[in-house]
Order: sequence, then C-alpha cells, then structure tokens
Amino acid sequence: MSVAVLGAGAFGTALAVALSVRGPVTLWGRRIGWREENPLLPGVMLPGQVRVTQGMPDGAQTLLLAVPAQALGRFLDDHARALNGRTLVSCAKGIDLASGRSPAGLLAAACPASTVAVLTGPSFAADIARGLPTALTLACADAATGHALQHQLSTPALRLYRTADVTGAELGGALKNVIAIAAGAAIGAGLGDSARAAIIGRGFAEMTRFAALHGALPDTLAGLSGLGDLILTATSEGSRNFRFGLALGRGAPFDPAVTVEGAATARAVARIAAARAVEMPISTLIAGLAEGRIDVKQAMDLLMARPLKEE
Ligand SMILES: NC(=O)C1=CN([C@@H]2O[C@H](COP(=O)(O)OP(=O)(O)OC[C@H]3O[C@@H](n4cnc5c(N)ncnc54)[C@H](O)[C@@H]3O)[C@@H](O)[C@H]2O)C=CC1
Ligand SMILES: O=C(CO)COP(=O)(O)O
Repeated sequence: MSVAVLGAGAFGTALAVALSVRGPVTLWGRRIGWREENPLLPGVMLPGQVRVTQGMPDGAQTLLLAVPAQALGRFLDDHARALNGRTLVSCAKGIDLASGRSPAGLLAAACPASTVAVLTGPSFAADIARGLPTALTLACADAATGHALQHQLSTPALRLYRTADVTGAELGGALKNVIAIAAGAAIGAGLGDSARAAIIGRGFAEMTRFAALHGALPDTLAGLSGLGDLILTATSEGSRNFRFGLALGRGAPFDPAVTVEGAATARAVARIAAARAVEMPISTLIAGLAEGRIDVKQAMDLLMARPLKEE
C-alpha cells in the first residue's frame, strides 16, 4: 500500500523522509517553492524516494495529513472530495478554533467514507528527518486498520505504539502545546525551573481533566501523547510553542509566520472550558496572553492567588 503525505511543512516533509526508507512516498504541498531542501526543515536533503508534487496524489490509499490544525478546515473545503474513502491519518496537534473540533473530528465530518486515525507523540520534525530514534502513538478506533497502519508506518527508527483511544491521543498532543507556552513564559520571565515544574505538573492535571471530560482514558494522557510530548515541548527550545512562550515572558517579538498551534488551541480550550464549567486555569490564562488581554506577571499572580485546594 503506498503512502502520501499532504502538507509540505516541517513535519510533513520529515514524515515523508522518514517513511521513504520503506519505499516511495509522495509529498503534496499547495505551493512548493523549493527543490531538494525545504526551508521549513533546513539541513535535510530530500531523498530520491520522495516525490514532491502540487497535484493531489490519486494513487495512495493511506494519506497522512500534516496541515496545521487551524488551516485544516480550509484545506478540507478544497480537497475533501478527493480524500473521501481513503485511510486518513491526522498528524496535526490542535483544536480548530472555528468549530471546536479536533483534526480527526474535522476529517471524519468532511470525509464520512474514510477511516480516520491519529499519529502523535513526542517528535521534533528535525529529529525524525535525521533518523533519530522516536516513539509515537498511532490511534485508530478500528482495530484492523490501526494494526495495519502501525506496521505500515513503523521504521527501524520510528516505533509506533497502538491505541484505540483516538480522543485521548489527539487531546494529549493538542493540550501539551498550550502548557508548553506557559512553561516557556515562566522561563522567559525569569520565574525559574521550580515554577516551570509546577506548570508542567498542574498543566498535566488539567490536560487529563479536560481529556476525561471528552471520554479519553487517563492512561493515554500518561503515555507518549500527553506526558511524553509535554516533557519534550515544555523543556526544549526546539519547540516553537515553548519559544513563543519564552518571547511572551521576555516581552520580545515573535515571528507571526511561525506555526504555534498552542495559541489558537488555548483560545478554543478556554471557550470549551467556560461552556462546560471545567477548571482549566493555565490554559485559560494562556488564552488571555495569546489575545493580549493580560501579561505574564498578571497571569502568574492570578495562578498563585487561586484558592488553596487538595491536589
Ligand atoms: N514541526 C514539528 O516538529 C511537528 C509538528 N507537528 C504538527 O504538524 C502540524 C504541521 O506543523 P508543521 O509542519 O511543523 O508546520 P509548518 O509551519 O512547518 O508547515 C505548515 C505547512 O502547512 C501549509 N499549509 C498551511 N495552510 C494550508 C492549507 N490551507 N492547505 C495546504 N497547506 C497549507 C503551509 O504552506 C506549510 O507548508 C502541526 O499541527 C504541528 O503541531 C507534529 C509533530 C512535530
Ligand atoms: O509537537 C511537537 C513535538 O512533539 C513540535 O512542537 P512545536 O510545534 O512546539 O515545535
């Protein structure tokens, strides 16, 4: 079964490069202005097994979707008809602000004849593209498809664990970006490593609470997608979400062209949390920061002044 990756950003390109050790891969982008080296993934030369195209691939039965969460709705408006009926693997980490849906939810709604899966977990594009060892979660409600995808998308460097908990896997990846911004903001504002650890610990608690509200299993959040990815992105300057937080904490500018999924996702989470009366204090404050309504000092003061409670 052949594979195509849709979305030629850093992650889509890295996935295509990684999977090409198993055979030819098609990489689709809406505008390809480069030949051998994608400027969004500098230092990685495209192997011959990766074919880059601007025409929607019609042969591949398995399609990996690596378009950012906030752009996926528009992408599907244009391409859902060509995708419908094929196996779709969502690789985006976010919640769509316009609809409140997850990427897999958007795919399922737009492509009802497709089986939808999720590929997520701690993995910087640059690491995957260089063939460094990486473990990911492959989530699919359909056991047979999940099993087939796990084997189809694993390589000697890319080890996939399987779960049927699509909601938990997706929310783990979406919510950790929000907490990574908070961790970056704490470090950027000079609040120290202890403050960051508090944000990671309490952030993980609110991630698990929010996911449980949506029917996810706590064990999923404690795995690669969730805790694993939270550790990576809240502690590494390789993360764009963490770097965005650093800039907020320092009061420094940040390039608006860089994809920072956690900013819009924080706003989507804050909306859902308010509507469903679930406490998401860190995510709600990150939404306020992302919208410029509060600054980092106010956010930290508000967190520290919350009523004392049981852990
Ligand atoms: N970069 C990384 O290390 C990782 C990224 N991801 C996730 O992958 C998703 C994509 O991120 P990146 O590739 O890193 O972002 P990126 O900023 O490197 O690339 C985004 C790509 O999407 C394209 N795009 C935007 N709107 C589009 C549309 N309407 N139709 C078609 N293409 C469109 C852009 O042209 C660009 O090529 C995000 O949800 C991110 O959280 C997941 C794991 C690792
Ligand atoms: O999701 C990622 C790593 O697992 C990439 O994180 P950033 O989007 O913050 O760079």
